[in-house]
Amino acid sequence: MNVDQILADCRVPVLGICAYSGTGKTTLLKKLIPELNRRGKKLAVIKHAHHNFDVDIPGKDSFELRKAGAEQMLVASHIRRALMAEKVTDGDPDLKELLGMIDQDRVDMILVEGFKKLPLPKLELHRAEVGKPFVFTRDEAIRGIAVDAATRLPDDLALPVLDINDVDAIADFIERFAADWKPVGYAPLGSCGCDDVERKQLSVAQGQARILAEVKPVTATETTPLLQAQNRVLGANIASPVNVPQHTNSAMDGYAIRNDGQHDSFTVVAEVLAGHGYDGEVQSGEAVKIMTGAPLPAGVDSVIMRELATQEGDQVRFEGAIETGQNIRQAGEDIAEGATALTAGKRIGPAELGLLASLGLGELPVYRKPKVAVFSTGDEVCQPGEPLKPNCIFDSNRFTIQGMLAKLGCEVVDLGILEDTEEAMAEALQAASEQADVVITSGGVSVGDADFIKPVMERLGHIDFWKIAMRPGRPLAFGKIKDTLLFGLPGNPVAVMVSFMQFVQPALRKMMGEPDWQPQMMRATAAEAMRSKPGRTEFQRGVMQLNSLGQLTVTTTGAQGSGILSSMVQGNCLIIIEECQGNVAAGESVWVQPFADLL
Ligand SMILES: Nc1nc2c(c(=O)[nH]1)N[C@H]1C(S)=C(S)[C@@H](COP(=O)(O)OP(=O)(O)OC[C@H]3O[C@@H](n4cnc5c(N)ncnc54)[C@H](O)[C@@H]3O)O[C@H]1N2
Ligand code: MOO
Repeated sequence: MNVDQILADCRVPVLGICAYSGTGKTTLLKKLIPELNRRGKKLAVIKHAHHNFDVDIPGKDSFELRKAGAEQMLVASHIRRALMAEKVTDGDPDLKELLGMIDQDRVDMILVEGFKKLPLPKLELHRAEVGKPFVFTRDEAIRGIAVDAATRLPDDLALPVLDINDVDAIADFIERFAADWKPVGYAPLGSCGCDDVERKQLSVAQGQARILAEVKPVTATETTPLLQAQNRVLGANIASPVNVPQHTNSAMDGYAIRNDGQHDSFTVVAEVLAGHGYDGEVQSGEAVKIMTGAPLPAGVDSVIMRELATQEGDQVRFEGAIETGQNIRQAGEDIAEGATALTAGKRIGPAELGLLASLGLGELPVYRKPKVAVFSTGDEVCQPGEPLKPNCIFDSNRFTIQGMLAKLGCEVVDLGILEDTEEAMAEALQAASEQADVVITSGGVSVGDADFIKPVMERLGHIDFWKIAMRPGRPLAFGKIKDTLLFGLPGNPVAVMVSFMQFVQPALRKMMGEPDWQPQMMRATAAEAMRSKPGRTEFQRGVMQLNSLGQLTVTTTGAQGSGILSSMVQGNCLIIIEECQGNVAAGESVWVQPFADLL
């Protein structure tokens, strides 16, 4: 696990303190912690112990109950609580898990003692008399070193050097470290970096980055009537031509008054319905009966809801205190005239449609839809609706791909199933690349013999055949014929959909003008054990739901073969098991990517 993965869930700075035993680490920490407390920093400390330690005292109830077999013993008073949990691990305890046990809402930083081998940012402590080598010479994560007077350091040392006896200076260093610290962004699709060089595979994130680097957003826009702009991408910033709401108006059915504290009873002088106004100016002691949404007459500053009013004849009285300004919606409080209501690149959904309608706009500039050509290959692939030939299968990939393209709002050109000959492929690919912005095919990108698609792609354009460290979806072809992007997705039906979600979707969204689009991802608790090989990102199909405790949990849909398309139907999300994560035990957390974006 690399350091970013260890620190991925940390919301407060984490600094290691490393030293050989005898350096006086604890002595220093005993002075440093009160100094940092004095400076307003609340600390958590994690200490690595090498032996079978105990924190409880024989004879105490908690000790006896734990010894009697309680897996977890939580002892708590109104002052302090301590959880003692039995957990035997093969090697060192897992620092990521330990960090997760700290209540990060209650501390400003975490100091970690021990875990010397982890590439965690650290402060090294060194005393010459201990007679041990420096750590910084072999650990690039050392951020500073505190030494005694007898220590000789190299002249050209590029690290901050502190006096190990100067607690103030060390506290300053730690405060600076904390001030400069930034949380690690989450990168569930990144590489764990274990064996990048040997494996000759790309991580999902590397594949995505290479693809995105080749994508040019469309710039041409067209004007479309408002309702037809649904699921299109806005082609220009929209400045509001009006205030929304246009008029300062009442938020309640009730009475509008001037709240000057002069009167207990008010004379009702008029009634204003929504869509109407009151031309006069309301005077002190007067009230206007008003409906929700009706423009506020001149002279009033507060509205009292009808339920608190008692009207007898033309006199009205109110229960309770009146706060000046209550129940009034100010003109322009949602969107002020001239303000940017929506920016170019926004995908228009029902809320955006409503908002644009509230500005009074009848038509909109939107980016041109990208044109995407789709075909299937393979002699075994048959058109649904026609008789199935012996030893063949029906083409499902062209339908999942077109379905996802339609959801994204692309213009689709269906080229059908191509005959598996070199000429047919070449002709179709050439023609497709001339009319489309993107060509997507499925199948034939692995190492099989009967595929002409590879040599044809290589002849007509520039194509790379990648192996992505993921499952499903390992083989992926990506390239260009002139300016047209070409995606060769793997043939297996689930692999097609997963590769589309991870690689084609971000590319198309960038092309459509949605800048910096990011998929929705959430953390969920695995409700069952899940298998995955470290070194590749595993995308399992999952069903996420809230359990009775309100936690987001996820189970797999069962068999995970990359031909089992029903898993995509049963699931509502992809479960992402990160490259380094390996097998997941029930109760551990995983990332989930809901299908909602696309499926
Ligand atoms: N020796 C190796 N064999 C395979 C490897 C490998 O690395 N070495 N990778 C496996 C993986 S992973 C995948 S995924 C597939 C991808 O292979 P291709 O992209 O070459 O796809 P095909 O061999 O043409 O087909 C695979 C599978 O998908 C079915 N298929 C193809 N098109 C459609 C379609 N339009 N609709 C429905 N199903 C389709 C096809 O019948 C095959 O069953 O390769 C593995 N093998
Ligand atoms: O891409 Mo393949 O689907 O991993 O079997």
